[in-house]
Amino acid sequence: MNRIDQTFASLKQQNKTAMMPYLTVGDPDIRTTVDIILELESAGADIIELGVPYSDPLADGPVIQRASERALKNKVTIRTAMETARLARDRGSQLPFILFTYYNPVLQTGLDTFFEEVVRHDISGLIIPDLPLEECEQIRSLAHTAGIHLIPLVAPTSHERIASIVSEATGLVYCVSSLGVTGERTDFYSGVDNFLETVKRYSKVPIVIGFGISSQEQVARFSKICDGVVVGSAIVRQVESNIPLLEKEDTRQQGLLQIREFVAQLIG
Ligand SMILES: O=P(O)(O)OC[C@@H](O)[C@@H](O)c1c[nH]c2ccccc12
Repeated sequence: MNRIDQTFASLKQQNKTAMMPYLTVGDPDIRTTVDIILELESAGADIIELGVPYSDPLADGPVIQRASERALKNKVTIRTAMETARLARDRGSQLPFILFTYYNPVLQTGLDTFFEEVVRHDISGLIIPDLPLEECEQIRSLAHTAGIHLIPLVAPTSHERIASIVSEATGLVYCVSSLGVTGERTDFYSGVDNFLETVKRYSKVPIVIGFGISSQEQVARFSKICDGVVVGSAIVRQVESNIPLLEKEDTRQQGLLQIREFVAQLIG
């Protein structure tokens, strides 16, 4: 059982939904990302998605694009992202980490080296939104051998492919709430509830939802159907707006507290 499985098993016993923040690693710097991880853990977050900054984040809206640009200025690579997970672990974090990366940085690293690094840095899950279908089998098998979950994304437009995507899933299934790119939303794809019920029907593993979620009401709404809720842009925006506080030692704690309180109120 990997950390993700253990977390969902424990949350199920408590009848709780996982709060899953997404952070762009190295935004505004590695030290702050580690501090934020520990703050969010103590605020009640259950799993952290660590985003590897990328120069061409096709599936990302402006908030995460800006975060990627800031992190790339710090020369954050896929390896630094994994090292960040290790730094948080060394500081006592018990949370499962999901590495979120586009496919190119994985290929650049080399598949065997990449999966060795994933294991060495105690990463529990992997999301690659632009993983080509024909490479899926190979990556899934390498992930399985490494004892980590390759987490599939399923979208409302997946229709008849939902069954095949979901049936292969281990760990969890990531349901994309709406079409388009990441970013806070006031409303979602009209058929989102039916879509989630369909995924739930086919899935043997927990299902989580992401894209657009930015308020406690939205978290509460989707917690009724899903086993976890991912919040990215809204939290990344909190990081962005607190950078002036975070970059000065005497106001750093205040900045971290603002981000923590935002996530704590999402959990409710
Ligand atoms: O930012 P949002 O709208 O809260 O959505 C989560 C999202 O950030 C995170 O899961 C993610 C970041 N980039 C992605 C690209 C594809 C799918 C998912 C993602």
